[in-house]
Amino acid sequence: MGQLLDGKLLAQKRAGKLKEKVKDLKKRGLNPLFCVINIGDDPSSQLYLKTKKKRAAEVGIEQQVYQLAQNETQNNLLTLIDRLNQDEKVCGIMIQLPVPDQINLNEALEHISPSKDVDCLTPSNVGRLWRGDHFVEPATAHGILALLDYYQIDLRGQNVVIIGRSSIVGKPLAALMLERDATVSILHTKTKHLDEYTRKADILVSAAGQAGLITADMVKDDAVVIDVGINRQNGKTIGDVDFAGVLPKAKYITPVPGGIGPLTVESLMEQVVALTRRKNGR
Ligand SMILES: Nc1nc(=O)c2c([nH]1)NC[C@@H]1CN(c3ccc(C(=O)N[C@@H](CCC(=O)O)C(=O)O)cc3)C=[N+]21
Repeated sequence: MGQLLDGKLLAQKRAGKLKEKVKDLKKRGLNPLFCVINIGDDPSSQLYLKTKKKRAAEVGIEQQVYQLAQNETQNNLLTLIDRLNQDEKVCGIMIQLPVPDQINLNEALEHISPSKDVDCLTPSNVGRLWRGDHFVEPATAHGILALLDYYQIDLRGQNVVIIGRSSIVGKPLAALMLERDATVSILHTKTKHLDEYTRKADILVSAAGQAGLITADMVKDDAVVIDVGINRQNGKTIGDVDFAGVLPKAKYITPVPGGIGPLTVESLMEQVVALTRRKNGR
């Protein structure tokens, strides 16, 4: 029977420590100010923004949301980014994803100052990540590694299979896990016979965003199963993994909700604090 990897609990513990760090920073007159740019009216984005604001406040971080219209121009977005880059008080900048079609996301991301890039999505920070010196770490990947470390799950030599090649989850997670000496495969929508890979996985990470994708027959006995999927079904949030089916087979498994989600938000706050310290040479 699988043991739960309790992301929510770890997020709370880490938040407690982070709160102390923020207190320390504030004593020295350093105030971590986190700016989120949200473009348009995606309903799940609104929800995430609320969650983030609450978590930020709990650890003493101020989060400002810059709400732009659904039909906002690229130019106005770039102007806003420039302004936040230049503002001494701003420690971290993040563009909430997804963005509307008229927005050129890569161009916008390239505009963010790497020293304020909370999500680790600017080209230089992505390059640093793959080179192994981390200015900042992408929140979800950072959270997953923190969870594996907490439960003393070693990555060295392990077969890791990641489903999903997004720039916010799959790719950066592969970089961080490679560095921990895992053997990493990235699977995606065009992969033939997913199960031929997943059945060999010591650690299986699903970030596909497809409910019910991972069934028990695809999972090796005693595998570690990390569910990064967030899918809405009948008003409930569920992951990519058929939890009830996979639980008896896995050694460890993350629930949804209460797994990687809360850790992602907490890690994001850790990145804001890291950028605030570095900005001030500490
Ligand atoms: N630039 C950018 N960076 C991101 O990291 C980013 C983003 N854009 N856009 C959207 C996704 C999604 N995401 C989540 C954060 C927290 C929960 C979370 O807290 N989930 C809770 C609650 C779930 C529920 O009950 O609905 C849980 O899993 O327990 C989920 C998903 C960050 N994202």
